[in-house]
Amino acid sequence: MSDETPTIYEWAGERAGFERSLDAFYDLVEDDGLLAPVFEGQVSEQHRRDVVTWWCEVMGGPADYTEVLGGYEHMLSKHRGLHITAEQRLRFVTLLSQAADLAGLPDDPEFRAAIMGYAEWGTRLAAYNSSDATDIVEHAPVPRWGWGVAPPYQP
Ligand code: HEM
Repeated sequence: MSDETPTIYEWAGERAGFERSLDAFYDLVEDDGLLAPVFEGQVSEQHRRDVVTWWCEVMGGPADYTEVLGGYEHMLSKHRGLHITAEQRLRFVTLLSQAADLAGLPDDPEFRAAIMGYAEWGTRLAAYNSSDATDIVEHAPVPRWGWGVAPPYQP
């Protein structure tokens, strides 16, 4: 991959892109019978903002979640004990994909594969971390995701 390859964060339209998409996502969550109860019916502005900050860092943007919001350990503490079911996890991923469309994020296959690959990975970890497993990883850096095998097609 050349040095000119943009980060996923840049390709998404930076913070504004993730804000639009995650706002659309949490609006869908609030109307979803399976997921709304996990968030006690409402997703606060602060939660939306903080999760945007997480996604921006993961996708190659500023490391503000690590530096200001408590990093991996804080995220982990929020999922602990939620007992996320397989059905809830799948719905969460589906709504993330739907929200990316609603928000008009770039729809090239490479970008969508990158963010949905992370969604699949992240939700599986979140579900595991929400269980009663005794080998949950307590400390880790906030992940940094990449394009994998398919960086943007730039002829
Ligand atoms: C890619 C997958 C996921 C990511 C990146 C993610 C990210 C986060 C982050 C960063 C926080 C903490 C926000 C803060 O700083 O306060 C959080 C909290 C939370 N997450 Fe997730 N999460 C994921 C999957 C899930 C799933 C699958 C569920 C449930 C179905 C879930 C439910 C929650 C809830 C209920 C909270 C606490 C909300 C609150 O404090 O108001 N998350 N998530």
